[in-house]
Amino acid sequence: MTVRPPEDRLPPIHMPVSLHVVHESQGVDLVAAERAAEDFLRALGISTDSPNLRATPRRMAQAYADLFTSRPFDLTTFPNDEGYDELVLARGLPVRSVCEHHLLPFTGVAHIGYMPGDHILGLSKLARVLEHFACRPQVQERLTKQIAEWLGEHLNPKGVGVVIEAEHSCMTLRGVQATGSSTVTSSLSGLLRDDPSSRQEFFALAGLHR
Ligand SMILES: Nc1nc2c(ncn2[C@@H]2O[C@H](COP(=O)(O)OP(=O)(O)OP(=O)(O)O)[C@@H](O)[C@H]2O)c(=O)[nH]1
Ligand SMILES: [Zn+2]
Repeated sequence: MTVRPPEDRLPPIHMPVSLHVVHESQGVDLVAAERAAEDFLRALGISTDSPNLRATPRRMAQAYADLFTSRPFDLTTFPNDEGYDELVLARGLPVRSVCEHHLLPFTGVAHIGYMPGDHILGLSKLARVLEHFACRPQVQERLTKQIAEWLGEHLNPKGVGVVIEAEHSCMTLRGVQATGSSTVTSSLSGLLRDDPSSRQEFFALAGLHR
């Protein structure tokens, strides 16, 4: 699933604009996934003969299909008529993704902000961009960077900042079993990277003191 960005940068419009974000579904074959899940469980010595587990392969297939499917959305932007030139920040957005190494979930929060240029973005779109990139096998570093780069490309803002704090169940429930640990990643660009006071304001408003 990849976003096919619009050909051009945002047009100089004076009305709200909705650009449909295209999703290229790679096609989910639930029947094949269910069969594979049954084989997988059997290979692990788990029988699906009991009434309680009979539907488990189907549920597993559906659960992963859900985790790997994001909802299409329109990229709604508005002209920045008032010349708003301070930070816009969505704080504490829930993150739910799956690590690409073990296919185990990682969950946490994201803080996503930008300094507007000629356009402002419909606020909910910050959460939708996050969801779009989270619904695939991921590493946290790439997820963080993809969101920041997407906003930079599509909104042409004066700066972008993304911070994600997440707990990786492959690191807490198994393996090293570092219970209670979380991982923080960030991606900054433009003013939020280069101007110390903007950068500081971003981390302060996000509730992260640097
Ligand atoms: N950089 C990065 N690593 C991740 C992420 N999610 C999981 N990992 C790590 O991916 C690594 C995979 O390493 P491997 O040594 O191949 O796997 P493993 O033998 O299961 O490793 P252990 O978890 O140490 O038992 C582990 O260190 C995980 O903690 C992520 O988002 N970013
Ligand atoms: Zn992992």
